[in-house]
Amino acid sequence: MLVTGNDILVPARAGKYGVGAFNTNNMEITQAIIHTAEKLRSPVIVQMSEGAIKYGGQDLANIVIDIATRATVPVALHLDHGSSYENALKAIKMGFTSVMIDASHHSFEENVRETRRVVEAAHAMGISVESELGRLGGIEEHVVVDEKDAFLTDPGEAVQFVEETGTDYLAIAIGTSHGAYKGKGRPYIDQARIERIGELVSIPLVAHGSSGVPAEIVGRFRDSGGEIGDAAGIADEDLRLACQHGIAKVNVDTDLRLAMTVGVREVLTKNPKEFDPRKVFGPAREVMAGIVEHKMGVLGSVGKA
Ligand SMILES: O=C(COP(=O)(O)O)N(O)CCCOP(=O)(O)O
Ligand SMILES: [Zn+2]
Repeated sequence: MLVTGNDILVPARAGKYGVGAFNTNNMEITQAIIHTAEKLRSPVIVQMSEGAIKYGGQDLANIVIDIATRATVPVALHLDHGSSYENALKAIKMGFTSVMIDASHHSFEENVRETRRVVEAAHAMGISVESELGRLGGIEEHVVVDEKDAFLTDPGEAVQFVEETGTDYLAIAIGTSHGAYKGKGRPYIDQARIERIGELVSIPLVAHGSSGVPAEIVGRFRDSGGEIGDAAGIADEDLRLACQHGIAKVNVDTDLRLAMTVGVREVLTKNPKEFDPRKVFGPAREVMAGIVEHKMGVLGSVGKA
């Protein structure tokens, strides 16, 4: 059933488990996410960035809304990295049940002002809101932050920000970053900072940049002709621990991108004569479903629906 982000994340924070917030850009990704959630009896958040909305528009949103509405587990449709009040309201008009206003690149005061505007408007329509304090590194289309500007979330500021904005959940900068290159070896995640913020702030916390970039998928990506550098993601154990300390929404996009591309590449390299899209995107959907299943197991949301 289609629900708000709060309907999913408030119980997750209280139950000390995480819920995957998986980005979608087409039907197969959406099916892999929601059908796996139903199989595992897990709540789930399907999210579309502004880039995804530009790519798939209301057509894609309607596919998500239709599958989510018919789903037998709670599903929220979330606007990821909304860049303005106007875009947040547009997403709500499109049928989104949760929106992010990402004003983290502005001053603290401006971020509070912009976030509070969205909270007031969204709450008047029964929609829940994510905001961000602190800045991630990493590069994703439309979400590019120069490493040197990346800064981590101050626990005291987080308390003040939540009080002054009324945000429902808060994305915090904890050392993770978007994309496949999160650092050398075992990428850094500031567990002490998460724990401190979790002690002071009772609303659900959000971890962006949480893909694990699993070595198995990276190996298959290379073996099927893909080119990727020294890729590394967040360790499963680090995510488990983060969810014990207040992280309730866990953003995953890169892992699904890699999984889909591996599925497509493997079919096309093994069967050069293949041109039936169902035989190309069907296996890709299966590889993505495996990623979703693994993540839900790591976060502890299996059986929570
Ligand atoms: O936190 C994440 C993804 O983290 P990940 O890269 O570790 O999967 N996100 O919010 C996904 C951002 C995707 O933006 P775009 O569609 O513009 O490229
Ligand atoms: Zn993000």
